[in-house]
Amino acid sequence: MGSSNDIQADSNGHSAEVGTELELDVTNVAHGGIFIARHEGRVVFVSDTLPGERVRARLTSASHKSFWRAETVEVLTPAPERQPHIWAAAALDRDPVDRAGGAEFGHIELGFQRELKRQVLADALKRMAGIESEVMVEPVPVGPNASPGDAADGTGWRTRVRLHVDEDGSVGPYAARSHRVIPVGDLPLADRLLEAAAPLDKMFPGAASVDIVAPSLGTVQILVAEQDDKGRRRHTPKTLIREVVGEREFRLDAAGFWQVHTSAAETLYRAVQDIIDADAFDPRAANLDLYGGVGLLAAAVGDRFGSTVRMTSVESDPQATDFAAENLAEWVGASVQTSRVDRFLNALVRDSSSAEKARQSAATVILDPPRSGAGKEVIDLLGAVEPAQIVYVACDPVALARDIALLAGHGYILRRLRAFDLFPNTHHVEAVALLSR
Ligand SMILES: C[S@@+](CC[C@H](N)C(=O)[O-])C[C@H]1O[C@@H](n2cnc3c(N)ncnc32)[C@H](O)[C@@H]1O
Repeated sequence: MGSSNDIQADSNGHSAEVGTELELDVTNVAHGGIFIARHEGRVVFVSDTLPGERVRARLTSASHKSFWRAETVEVLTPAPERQPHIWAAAALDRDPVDRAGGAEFGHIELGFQRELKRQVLADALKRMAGIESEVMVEPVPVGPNASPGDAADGTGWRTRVRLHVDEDGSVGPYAARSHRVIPVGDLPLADRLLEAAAPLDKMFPGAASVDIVAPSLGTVQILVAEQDDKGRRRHTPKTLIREVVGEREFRLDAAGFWQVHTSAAETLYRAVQDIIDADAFDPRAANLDLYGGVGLLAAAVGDRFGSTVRMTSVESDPQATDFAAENLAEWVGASVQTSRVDRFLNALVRDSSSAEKARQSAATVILDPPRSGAGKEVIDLLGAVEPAQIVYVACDPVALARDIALLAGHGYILRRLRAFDLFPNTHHVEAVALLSR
């Protein structure tokens, strides 16, 4: 018997208990790697399936009035795009509580995964911003360490993997939708050098996590994070690594942010260079690289428009801004600021002279926020800065669509949009958008 929270009765007297099995027809994809079915009119979000399937699914949550959640137990009628899961540890023949997380589209043919990601992005833009988009999700190449077949099945691309640590010290990914550590024998999404170096059979008693990082130059790094006395992850000691993009080398801490797919940094560097409207670009304007990390996208702008271009890269992690200062050192017009973006923009809006305001309104702003997006406060501040163009690099389609709708309130129109499959076999998708007035 579930707890009282687990049982829900609606106004029609329909009720359900967690653990109940239902037969469901799956009709659509939703954001977040789950799919939509209906049971007696109520939406049920189902995992491990795809549109066009009939499945037997077990309810995992029935406490919400308007929707329930379920996980697939058995596929009764498979969709034509279903394939054997690329990772045995995440496959349907495992009990749902023992299925490894992080590859929630691995049972779907790669081309159709991209179609589903396109639908999620197009649907979010339509629903949240009223925009009809014909965006495609473009494939990207895998890196030099890939095995034959990796490009075809979307494996061998992940250059950063975090393994979690169980109470007894054994390591593994979390199970899907839980914090249960699952021991695994392989990591098919990982870069092949990373996978070979991963200490999957070693014990790390007392550790909080084990990060494995495969930089494009040098050897694979294994970073063991200890726990503090409250069980929180401690920072790992600084470990310098180097990443190469085109002709450029970036220095950074192995534990710091870097784009994850073997081709992601190069793809975004080129996409940002390509999408900027050169006619609207003013090298003397107060150009900004917001959420700048170690300077990847600022460098993309400098390398396209020349080293005298004025640009400030803003990032909250002081270690990342130290590296950004080094990485952009030969670029005379570049500067870096350690600050939260909202605080930086607040000061800009409050303190700028009228001459500086004119330089801001001629600016190109690169915006590459974390998964939650820029949000209303930052978008409203940007609206007050009134830059000439905004290049928005987004790893969450719904946050992007919300922020595009907010920017529309400040007169910005979506001019171009590209999307890239930088996370094959997961539901994630990266997009690069150009907005101007
Ligand atoms: C998606 S990453 C992009 C980094 C960089 N543009 C790149 O491509 O390598 C987002 C970055 O924003 C930083 N960040 C997160 N929240 C922030 C905030 N409120 N203000 C400034 N930076 C922030 C993170 O530390 C991270 O480096």
